[in-house]
Amino acid sequence: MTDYAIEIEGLTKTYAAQRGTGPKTALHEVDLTVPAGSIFGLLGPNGAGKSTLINILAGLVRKSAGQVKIWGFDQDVNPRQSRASIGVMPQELNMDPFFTPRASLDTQAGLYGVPKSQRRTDEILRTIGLTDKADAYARTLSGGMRRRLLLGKALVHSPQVLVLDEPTAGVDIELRQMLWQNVRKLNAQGMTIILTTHYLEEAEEMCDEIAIIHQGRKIAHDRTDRLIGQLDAKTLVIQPVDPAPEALQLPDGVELERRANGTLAFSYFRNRTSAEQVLDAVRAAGIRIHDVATAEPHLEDVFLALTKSSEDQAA
Ligand SMILES: Nc1ncnc2c1ncn2[C@@H]1O[C@H](COP(=O)(O)OP(=O)(O)OP(=O)(O)O)[C@@H](O)[C@H]1O
Repeated sequence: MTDYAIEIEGLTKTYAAQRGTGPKTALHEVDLTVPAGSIFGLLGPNGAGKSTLINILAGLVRKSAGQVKIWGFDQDVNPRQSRASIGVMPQELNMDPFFTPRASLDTQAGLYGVPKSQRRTDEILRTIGLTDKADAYARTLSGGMRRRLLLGKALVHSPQVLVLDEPTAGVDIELRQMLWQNVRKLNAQGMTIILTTHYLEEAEEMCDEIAIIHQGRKIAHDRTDRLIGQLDAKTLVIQPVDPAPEALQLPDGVELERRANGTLAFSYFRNRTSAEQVLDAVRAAGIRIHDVATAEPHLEDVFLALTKSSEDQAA
């Protein structure tokens, strides 16, 4: 057992120049550790370098510099063991239309050198809910079933680390729930899960830790709750008894949004202003309070704040 499922140091990838474009550095000296047994989110805007990082982990793209260890195995020193420790569910749905799910899983297990006696084809078919489609041609499977088959293929060699690249992009709610149920179950059995997603709410709900990559650099990495706690922003929503007056004297740095339902949303930073000061200002304006609620920032706010400040620094 290792403390870290993944250890990355100084990882750099520069794609060679292509016709019309110069070389492109997609990852700049990224250091990253993923705790064993965690569900880990890798987030970033389009083109940030997430797929490049995942493809390097999967052994599909060659790094330009740096060190990558998977389950303690250095990719350069123990390529076979490091590859055997990881399973990747890719984004694309390409698959051989004349293969059945059973044949796909068997072939994949063969590619990983899993002996016939140790194959878990039926168990995996059950896990991904494709038992009754086991012998149907892949071309007759729905998009959702194909995705589940891709998950199954990533599991044939019982990897310690499972990587899911945008597993829920464009899938319906039912399939999304099924995928997350599977992910939680595999994680409860001890598998480390790394996922990329564009749905920040999903990352917030699923992930123990999150790293944010922007323009090829890691700009944040922390426990999900701490990452959200980093933002000091707070919103106090007040429902007045009577319609609020136009003029309101507010402490510096407090912003007021008048919402369509008549509520007043005051946004402020806790290190500058207290809730008491906001409430005092409300009472001073003669507003009688019917109800009060507070709202904490979401991952989306953190994400926007961090990617924006990293752009400002780069400018
Ligand atoms: N094979 C390649 N050759 C040249 N440049 C590439 C290649 N693959 C990716 N890039 C470039 O590297 C950068 C990072 O791309 P990457 O696909 O890793 O980002 P991403 O974070 O996965 O984005 P998305 O969320 O859109 O999938 C982009 O600028 C992309 O254009």
